[in-house]
Amino acid sequence: MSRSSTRLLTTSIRSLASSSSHTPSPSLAAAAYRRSDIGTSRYASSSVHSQPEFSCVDANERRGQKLQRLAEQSKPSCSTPSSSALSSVAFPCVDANEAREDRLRAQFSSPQLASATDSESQEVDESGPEPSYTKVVSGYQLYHHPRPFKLDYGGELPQFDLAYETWGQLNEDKSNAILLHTGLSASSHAASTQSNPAKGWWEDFIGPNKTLDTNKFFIICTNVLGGCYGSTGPSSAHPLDATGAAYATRFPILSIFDMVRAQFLLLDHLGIDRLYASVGSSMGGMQSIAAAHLERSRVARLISISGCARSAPASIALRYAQRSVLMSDPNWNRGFYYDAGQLPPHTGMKLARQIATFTYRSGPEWEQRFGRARRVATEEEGSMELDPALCPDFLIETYLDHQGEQFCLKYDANSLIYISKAMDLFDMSDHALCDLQLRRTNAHGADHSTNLALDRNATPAPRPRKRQHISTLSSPAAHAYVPALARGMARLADIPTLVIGVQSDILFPVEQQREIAECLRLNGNDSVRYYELDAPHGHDSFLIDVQNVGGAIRGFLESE
Ligand SMILES: CC(=O)SCCNC(=O)CCNC(=O)[C@H](O)C(C)(C)COP(=O)(O)OP(=O)(O)OC[C@H]1O[C@@H](n2cnc3c(N)ncnc32)[C@H](O)[C@@H]1OP(=O)(O)O
Repeated sequence: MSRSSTRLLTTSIRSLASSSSHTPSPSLAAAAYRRSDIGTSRYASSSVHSQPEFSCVDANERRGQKLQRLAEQSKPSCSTPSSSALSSVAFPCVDANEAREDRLRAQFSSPQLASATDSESQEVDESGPEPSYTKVVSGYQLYHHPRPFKLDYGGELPQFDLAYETWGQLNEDKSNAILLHTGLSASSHAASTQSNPAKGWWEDFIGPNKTLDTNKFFIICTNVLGGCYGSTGPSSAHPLDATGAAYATRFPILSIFDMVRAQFLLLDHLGIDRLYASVGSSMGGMQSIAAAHLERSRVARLISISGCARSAPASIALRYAQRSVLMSDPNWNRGFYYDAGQLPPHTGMKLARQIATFTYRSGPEWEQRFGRARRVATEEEGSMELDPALCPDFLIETYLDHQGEQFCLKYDANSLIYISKAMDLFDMSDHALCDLQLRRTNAHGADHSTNLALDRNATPAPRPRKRQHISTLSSPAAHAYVPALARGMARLADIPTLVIGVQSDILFPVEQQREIAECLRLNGNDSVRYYELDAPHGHDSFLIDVQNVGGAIRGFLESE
């Protein structure tokens, strides 16, 4: 059966399901799914395996069918004359994408590959370039949590693994531990280790006499829950599925707080009661704040770099655009692309990464770096100046193309979807925390309610401020959110905090950094340091600017 006809069947079964009752039963949805592109699917039918609904995808499919019918009706009656004037220009970028699809199809047609364990796929990876997210997975330690883990939005993981790496030595009284939180797509591999000598994503910041000085501190970095570099995520085998199939989009919705709770279970396992510091950038900044909120007595210092206390609509929009292009790649297949013979949504991932890269860097940097320069001819193309092309042509285009190409098979698409959604949902406002607490209690009962919302008795009353507070916020809209955010962040009133923002960051703008500092100060926190960098690298400054970002962190860690 062709892909389009199976889609039609899927859609009609789904519409049958929705016409018979308001909410389609999970079993009908599952039946519909089994008839879709998966073919040899290993996904059994049971309520544990119910398929999520994707009304946005359904709508897109209906539009496709309508356009197909219109195209059929408007076909020209005579054939198109052949002439060189009518021939199309070359599209090497489209050819390259098709070649990748073919290469992957050949590689993924082997059932052994799809069912390979980590170590097996490691070997397979050596022989071919993709997918590399299995390849990066090495040299970490694993914390296994064998019991059910309840999640804020009502879901549950029957058990989970957390991949982590450490640097430096834990001192005798276990008081020198720093928990380093990652950005969206990073692994636990923040710096090279003996077991994995490859450079890590914060290589220049971790080591003897570096920002996180391993002569003094014991640094722990995890791959977040929901990730794909060793921790349990959508690409992990669903423990309740006897077929061994991956969770895919049967994975429950996560919150930033869920990720942090999992990290505290790891700290319990390591016997670390109190952190010297919780440090994070980007999504890691959110986690850093969440950690101090959930476990105030266990976090001695807090560092948030280019993070936020609540995701702004503009950031949600930028991540939504990425998820949308990703979910419209037919290979994504509603998240079920892990079976033998199926391809990951590499095209959607590439486009999503191009959008992401736009949000990670800055216009002023690109002006300096690329200007309006266009690519030069390769040797095969000859030495003449190239004509304008529709494929990547300007250097900024070839750069985005390269970034997308590098990333599209390095990271699991479903992890991107789930983790970016967790970022969107993050909100430290008191009413948002109350809502989340209520959801948790409704789903799991009072026994599993955690201290998300403020207990006024257990939260310190704001102290009178020593110095007069002068607001640094420039947008009136931001002021409107500050009271609720400040109330939500009341537990952080006693924690020495460093906030770093970058003026060229469009993803987590400085206004959001000022907001964090402002809320803490409004709560009477007199140990807030705020640095705003005038650096050109935008959001990625935390990965690049060792001198300024690293210098501020080091100064704070060693003086507070
Ligand atoms: C919300 C969150 O997830 S937070 C985290 C978000 N950020 C990321 O994930 C970004 C990840 N990026 C990295 O790790 C980068 O390597 C950084 C930021 C550490 C370093 O950046 P830079 O040193 O400026 O290098 P950058 O990645 O921009 O460019 C270098 C690469 O682009 C290539 N390149 C540069 N210019 C061009 C161009 N015009 N055309 C094509 N390729 C180009 C280089 O050849 C190089 O390729 P390589 O990586 O295959 O060797």
